[in-house]
Amino acid sequence: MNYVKLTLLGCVTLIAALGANWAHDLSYQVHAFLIMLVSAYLFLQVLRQTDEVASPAAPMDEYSDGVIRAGVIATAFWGIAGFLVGTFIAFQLAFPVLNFEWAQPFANFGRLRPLHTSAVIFAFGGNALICTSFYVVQRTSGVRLWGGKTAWFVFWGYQLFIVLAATGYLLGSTQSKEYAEPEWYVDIWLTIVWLAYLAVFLGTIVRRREKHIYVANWFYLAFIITVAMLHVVNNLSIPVSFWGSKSVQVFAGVQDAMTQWWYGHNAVGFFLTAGFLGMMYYFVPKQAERPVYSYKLSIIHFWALIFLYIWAGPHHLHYTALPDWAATLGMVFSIVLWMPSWGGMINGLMTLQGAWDKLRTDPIMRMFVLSLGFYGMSTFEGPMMSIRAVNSLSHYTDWTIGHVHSGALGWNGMITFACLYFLTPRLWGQKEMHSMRAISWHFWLATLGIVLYASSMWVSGIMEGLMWREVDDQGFLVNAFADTVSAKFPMYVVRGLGGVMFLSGALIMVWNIWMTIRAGKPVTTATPARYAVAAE
Ligand code: HEM
Ligand code: HEM
Ligand SMILES: [Cu+2]
Repeated sequence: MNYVKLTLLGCVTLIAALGANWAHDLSYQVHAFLIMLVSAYLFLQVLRQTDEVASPAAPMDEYSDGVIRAGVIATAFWGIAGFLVGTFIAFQLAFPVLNFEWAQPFANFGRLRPLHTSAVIFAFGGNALICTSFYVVQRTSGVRLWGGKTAWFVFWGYQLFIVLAATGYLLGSTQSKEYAEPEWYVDIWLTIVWLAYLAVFLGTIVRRREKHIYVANWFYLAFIITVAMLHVVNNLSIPVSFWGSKSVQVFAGVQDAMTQWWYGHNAVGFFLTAGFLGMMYYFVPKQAERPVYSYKLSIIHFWALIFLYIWAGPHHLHYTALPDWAATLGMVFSIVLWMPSWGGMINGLMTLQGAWDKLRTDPIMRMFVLSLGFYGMSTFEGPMMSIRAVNSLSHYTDWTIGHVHSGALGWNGMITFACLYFLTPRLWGQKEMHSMRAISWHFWLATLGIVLYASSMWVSGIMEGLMWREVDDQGFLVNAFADTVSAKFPMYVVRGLGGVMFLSGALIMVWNIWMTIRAGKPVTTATPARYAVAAE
């Protein structure tokens, strides 16, 4: 086995070295160099171990939590990075001088924006999903993760993907598809990592000791499988050269646009929604110490959500070259989607039945509830914005940005913070987080930050939408585009301040996590199998 690894790593190192030498563009060159270093390092590691006796395999009756601990730290780390860039680009929009002359072209808004979106969605959200799914699937299946070290491969492979994507944007390589900006070789690497992720998750479910597959796992599984499909289809492209990053899309024109928004919308539906609902179904009942409100509802809204989301993508392409019937189809499915979305919210909220008093005493519970509230709000707003007439006002404006962030900060951000607060003490053997008061501070700072963000963007979005369509009694447009830009200035400053508050809350969380980890130490937890053996 070691020889196979050595041959493989040796080849990769060699090809990467050639790539660094013959590269057609800067981004490819830097990446080839990076890959060369990583594979050369791994080559040496494997070489050093060839003589050693294989270290004893980890006991089968213990959960594999090391990789989850790493995931908790990675989530917090990338969260800060992503919020920081978000806050910075928010101020760039308010004060264009922040596009520093000396930092061109690397740190202009156009390159930092995809850095922000990928950092928050894929690095922060993705690490949160991977580590919570590994935690949940083990606990609800009563077995250790399948595949030995494969879970670590998924973790490190995913971090490498993030670094390649992020540095690629700064160096100017992009295939110009929103949320799918990385170029072909980065896409191929992510496909490999993602299939390994699927194997670990599915392998664990197959090996489970529980008869039932708990509903959280269905949501996680739907997320993993669908994202694999979306990623592969939307990234079908042909590299211009093996030694360069540029590639050409297989689809063209409106077909390409439709493929992109089929992907983009379902990235929201499956990455930012289905996966996060998986979190909700495990952690909310745990924190509330109550069973899920309705198992039947969870089944119905699961299948409805899966079936409906996949058709709603065309609502991103109203009033384009896309045929009207397709946009209408997307609009209708979006409106129907409101129901299963609220089914999920109701199931989460009603789980608190009989435990509502916890809202007073438990700041983590408060975070869960607030995140469900924002989930409900953005899934009401989304269907509304997908109505053609509403979209003719909202499209291209900051209203969309407000919608995005009430979902992203409110729903994804808040539920992730709550999960990190749930996991940290349990994984490092502490009774609770270092400071409960700090969690409360985080809660209020983040909430106020979101409120400032969302409300300023609603005002600015609707204002600019109305200004664009304002005509005088002769039928001439009243406002120049530049008028709307200057009118938005105060709202941009408010949004930036909202970002500062959200970021400050997250920094308090990092301090709190750090203190908790320092006071504790990594613990191993036995699976039910050990108790079963002991009982015999
Ligand atoms: C400190 C917190 C944050 C701030 C200040 C912030 C700020 C921004 C800004 C200024 C933009 C560009 C808007 C424009 O082009 O007009 C943006 C875009 C975006 N952000 Fe954030 N962001 C934050 C957190 C997040 C989080 C946590 C997520 C996701 C989990 C997120 C997801 C997005 C997405 C998807 C876009 C692109 C929206 C679109 O194209 O319609 N952001 N953000
Ligand atoms: C039933 C649920 C939802 C529906 C029907 C919906 C619908 C929409 C619509 C109509 C747009 C505007 C398209 C445009 O004018 O360009 C939009 C944009 C967006 N929504 Fe939602 N939304 C839903 C839920 C959510 C949630 C929960 C999130 C985040 C967690 C989210 C994230 C986004 C993002 C990131 C965009 C911006 C896409 C871009 O870059 O242009 N949506 N959504
Ligand atoms: Cu959509």
